[in-house]
Amino acid sequence: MIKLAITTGEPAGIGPELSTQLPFDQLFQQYPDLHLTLVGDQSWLEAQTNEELSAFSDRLDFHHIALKESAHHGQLNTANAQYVLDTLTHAATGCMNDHYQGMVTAPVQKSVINDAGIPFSGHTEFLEELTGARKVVMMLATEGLKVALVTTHLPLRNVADAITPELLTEIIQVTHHDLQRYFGIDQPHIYVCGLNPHAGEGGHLGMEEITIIEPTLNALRETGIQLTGPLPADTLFTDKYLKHADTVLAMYHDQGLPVLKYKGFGNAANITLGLPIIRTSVDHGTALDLAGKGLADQGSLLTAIDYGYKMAKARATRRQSA
Ligand SMILES: NC(=O)C1=CN([C@@H]2O[C@H](COP(=O)(O)OP(=O)(O)OC[C@H]3O[C@@H](n4cnc5c(N)ncnc54)[C@H](O)[C@@H]3O)[C@@H](O)[C@H]2O)C=CC1
Ligand SMILES: NCC(=O)COP(=O)(O)O
Repeated sequence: MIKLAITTGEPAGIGPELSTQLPFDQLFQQYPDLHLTLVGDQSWLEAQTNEELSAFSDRLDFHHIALKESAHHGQLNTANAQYVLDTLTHAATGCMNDHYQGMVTAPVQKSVINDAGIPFSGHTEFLEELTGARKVVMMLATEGLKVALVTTHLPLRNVADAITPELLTEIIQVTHHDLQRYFGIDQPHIYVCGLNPHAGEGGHLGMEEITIIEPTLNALRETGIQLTGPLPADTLFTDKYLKHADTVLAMYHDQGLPVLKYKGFGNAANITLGLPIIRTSVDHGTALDLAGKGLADQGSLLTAIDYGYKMAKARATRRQSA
């Protein structure tokens, strides 16, 4: 059995309805050995669907964690911030104990967790710390395009200073390793964006390409990793390059993700590479404007489940043949 935990996310957002209104019949036919556990407040979750979920009890269950205060669609409440983190901790520790083979996360509202006085940048950083991972990489994937990021949830003002040879080396090594490990790509070819316009224009529009990015890529090429770049980001995202790229490495969040979302919003998943566990997620946020209205699109959650399931299968196969 491949057991995936779905953390149902911010209770005031669209996560609870997306998780409980999944086409379970179809999912369990498509993945005959899939088991799902919905992690969150069971009463609030059951109230989001008209379907009798107990009909799927051999393949679907709940791990109940009680809300601290009642939830209301579209209304954030700092009292429930710790509840959200508790759902993540349950799923991640369950994965580390092999109770689950992976976790799929519905969106959380980062601001309300911080408003509650708990510093929180995102699942990516939270899970890096919780699992003791050395370095994780945020990668979003849709049909025909994968984009990994060197920096994640960082104010733009701090991005250039964060890009060091050490960070870039670790990010590329993790990306290379996990493209092999989970996606079966023997020799991944990674296309790397520059940081500055025109990749620095020979040093006239910024020096980071010359002082940091090029020497780091050269050193990594010596170790056998296939790298192209740094290329100007505005032309890297064209078919001429993309048809050869197993993934694009962008220097910061809004350099890479708008392109990915333009191509695949609603059919993309966010995958955390470098963790000792499997974690995939939706490509969207809490959409408080849609919560409780039955208008939220299921596509990305289904894509995240698909990636999570296939990654877990790949790992199981690898373990069996080891
Ligand atoms: N994986 C996660 O936990 C993520 C969490 N967030 C968080 O979500 C919160 C809100 O972020 P926003 O930037 O407003 O992004 P958002 O994705 O929540 O909303 C952006 C726009 O997309 C629409 N939208 C989002 N998901 C949709 C769906 N499934 N179907 C149809 N329309 C959908 C919304 O209605 C809105 O118009 C923030 O706190 C952000 O940090 C954002 C991205 C990922
Ligand atoms: N844009 C993706 C995003 O912000 C999700 O972050 P995380 O919560 O998966 O770390």
